[in-house]
Amino acid sequence: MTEILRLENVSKSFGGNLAVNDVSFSLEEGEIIGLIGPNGAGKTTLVNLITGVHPLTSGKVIFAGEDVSNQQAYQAARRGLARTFQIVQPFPNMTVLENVAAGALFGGGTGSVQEAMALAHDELKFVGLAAVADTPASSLALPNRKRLELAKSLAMRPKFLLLDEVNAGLNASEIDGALELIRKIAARGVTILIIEHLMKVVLSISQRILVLHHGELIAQGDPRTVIEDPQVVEAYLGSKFAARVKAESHHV
Ligand SMILES: Nc1ncnc2c1ncn2[C@@H]1O[C@H](COP(=O)(O)OP(=O)(O)OP(=O)(O)O)[C@@H](O)[C@H]1O
Repeated sequence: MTEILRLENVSKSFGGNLAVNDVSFSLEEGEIIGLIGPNGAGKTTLVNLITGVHPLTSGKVIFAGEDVSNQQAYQAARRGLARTFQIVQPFPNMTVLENVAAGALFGGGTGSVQEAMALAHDELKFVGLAAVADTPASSLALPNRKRLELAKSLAMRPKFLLLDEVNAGLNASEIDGALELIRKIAARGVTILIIEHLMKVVLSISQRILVLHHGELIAQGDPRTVIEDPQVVEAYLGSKFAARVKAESHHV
C-alpha cells in the first residue's frame, strides 16, 4: 500500500476558536475513508485545510510525498486534490459535456479544448450521463447533477477526492447508485474521503472511519471497531442509536 496523504499535528483556530485541534492521520491510495462527527466538529474545516482553502495555524499536510501545507486552492486542484461541494452548482447555460470539459481545462487536467472535450466525454460515460451530454446542465434533476459534479471532479484527474454530503437529498435507490459509482472511482486508484451524516451509508462504504469531536480526532479504525468505541458512542452516536446501527450494519 502506498501512502497518499498524511496530516501531522494539524490545527486551525479562528480567533479563539480551535476548530481543528492537533489532528494526525495517514491515508493510502485507493482507500475509501469516512469522516464523521457532530455538527461543528471541524469536518469541513479539515477538508478546507487539506485543499488549501484555509491556511493551517500549525502542523503539516503531506500529499504524495510533498509538503503542501502552504498551498493555495488552485494548486491543490492541479496536484490532484479534488473536491465536491454540499451544494451542486453547475454552469446552468452550458451543456453537461461543456461543464465537464470546463472542469478538465480549469483543473489543469488537459491542454487543449479538444482534449478536454474527449476527456469529458469519457468521464460522462463513466458516471452514466453519456445520454444527456448535449442537454443543458440546468435540465438535470438532483441525482444527475451530483453525477455531473463527480464527472467534473474526475475530469481533473484527481488522485484524491473529497466528497461532502454527496448523498444528501437522494432516495435509497439513488444512494445505492451513488455508492456503486464511488466504489468504481476508488477502484481506479483514487483515494476517497467522504463526509456523510447517514451512518448506514458511511458504514457500508468506508474501509476506515475517522471521528472528529470538538476539532479532535477521537477515534479511527474499521467501521465496526469505531461504532463500538465508547468515546464515539458518547460524543456522537448515543447508546440507543449505536445499538441500532450495529444491528442494522449486519444487514448492510
Ligand atoms: N471561516 C470561519 N470563520 C470562523 N469560524 C469558523 C469558520 N469556519 C468554521 N468555523 C468554526 O469552526 C468550527 C468547526 O466548523 P466546521 O464547519 O468545520 O464543522 P463541521 O463538522 O463541518 O460541521 P457541519 O457538520 O455542521 O458541517 C465551528 O465552531 C465553526 O463555527
